[in-house]
Amino acid sequence: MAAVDGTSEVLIIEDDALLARLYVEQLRMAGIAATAVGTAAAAFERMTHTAPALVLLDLTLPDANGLDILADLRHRGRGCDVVVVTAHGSVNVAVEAMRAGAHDFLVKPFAPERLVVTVRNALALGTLARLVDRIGERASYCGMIGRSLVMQGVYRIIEGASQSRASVFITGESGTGKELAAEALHTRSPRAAGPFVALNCAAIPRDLMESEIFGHVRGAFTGAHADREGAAMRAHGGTLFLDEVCEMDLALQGKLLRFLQTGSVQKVGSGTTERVDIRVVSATNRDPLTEVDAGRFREDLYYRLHVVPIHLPPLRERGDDVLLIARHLLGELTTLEGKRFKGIVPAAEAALTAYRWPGNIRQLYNVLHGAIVLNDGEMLTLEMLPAVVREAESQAVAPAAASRPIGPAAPAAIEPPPLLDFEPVDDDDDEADELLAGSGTRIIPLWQVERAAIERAIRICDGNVPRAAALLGISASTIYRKRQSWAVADVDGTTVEM
Ligand SMILES: Nc1ncnc2c1ncn2[C@@H]1O[C@H](COP(=O)(O)OP(=O)(O)OP(=O)(O)O)[C@@H](O)[C@H]1O
Repeated sequence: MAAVDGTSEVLIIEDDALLARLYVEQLRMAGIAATAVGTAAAAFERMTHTAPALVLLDLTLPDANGLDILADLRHRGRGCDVVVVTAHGSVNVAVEAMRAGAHDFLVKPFAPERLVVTVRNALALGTLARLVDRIGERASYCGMIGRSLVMQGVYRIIEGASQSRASVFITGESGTGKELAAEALHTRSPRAAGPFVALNCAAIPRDLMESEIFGHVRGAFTGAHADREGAAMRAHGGTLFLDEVCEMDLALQGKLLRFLQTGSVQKVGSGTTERVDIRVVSATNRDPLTEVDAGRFREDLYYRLHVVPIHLPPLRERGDDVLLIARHLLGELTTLEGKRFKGIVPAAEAALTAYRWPGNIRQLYNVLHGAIVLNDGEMLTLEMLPAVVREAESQAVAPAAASRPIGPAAPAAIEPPPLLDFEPVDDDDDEADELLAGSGTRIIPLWQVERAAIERAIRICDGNVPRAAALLGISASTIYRKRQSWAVADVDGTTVEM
């Protein structure tokens, strides 16, 4: 047999010539290459030369039964996905086709948008599945735990991008592992022996930022007692990771852009430039294009940094990865704390799976850390988890009972102090407590409640912002950023953007 070339084409097998033409047109208008044949024989003939990326298969053809063709496609292992098309009223056949390996089905008549969305989804999933096939399924990669399909895609992109010098832009909610991904890009790259320098653009005061990145010469500003190298210089031969890059001051964004264009660093207060060889990886937990649209992030810089995009999905979209990560962290934290935990009981696993983890893996780490510190035993039980996580389990298992008090079955004696709830520690807390509890019918703006919660956590942690952030399940940089906007609001009396 002649070699079969793979294409990105959709092959439509439809005996109604008018419909076939219509599908081809609708897909082409959406930018998807498609071609149509009217019989199974013609389809197989075509497939001896070219393997389509996807087959759109009408289940009622003149020369063969659609289900037989499906079996034949799978039997011959042509590696393409199949979306079946059935007549109205024969959904059971579609279900049978899905069982036989079809990827999806469409019931006639369907709107053009439905056709395009179904085909696009099937193509995207097929691409991911092929990537997974190529790299083999991994349960972890460079310290990132996760076996889900979405994470296999992330590993694949990191693996590919690590070999190049192209700028990588990582997006994802706080705590999804953006820094870990940046480190993976570095350790898998030919620059691995060089330095990895991380700079959190939100955690450094704006007026010090330029010197942090580019360095300064002695006397450049008050307090500049000696020459100092900036992060760009320290990352020479390695990788510079700019975390929370969207927080960077607009004026400094211009300087960063010039640096990226020229590869030359100019220290604050210096008249000379020095060349450096670095690879830049940036990250943000904001939507960068919204920041561009709002005029807070330079479009030219965005395109300069956004050569290879990587999106880290939130933990709640990674399926069973939450348990893989939880079991891994349980082992790590058990050793760290000198405890005896060996596993997690099914009810606790159900809660960990059902909870939405707004603070993602960082929050999961903190929840488990708290549970391990505060409890003893060999198994982590539901009662050891904070109320907010237990509640998710009860809602998932028995939605009708969701409003009943949480955890009544847990004997009071073994109820641990919930990790996320603290007792007030001093009188300064009165105001915060009142705000957090609400008083009477007064409705308190959400930002004030949030501010009270954050300030209270910082007080309880004796001013230790990173610790307060960890316990709140957010990043320290988020706290610094919010504090900055409160300070502005305090001065000019405005309200705060959430
Ligand atoms: N897939 C993973 N497996 C195991 N641990 C992970 C994974 N992803 C992240 N972590 C851990 O979760 C914590 C948060 O990760 P990281 O700091 O990389 O997140 P981030 O997205 O950069 O957060 P932020 O936006 O707040 O800066 C770290 O302790 C990291 O080691």
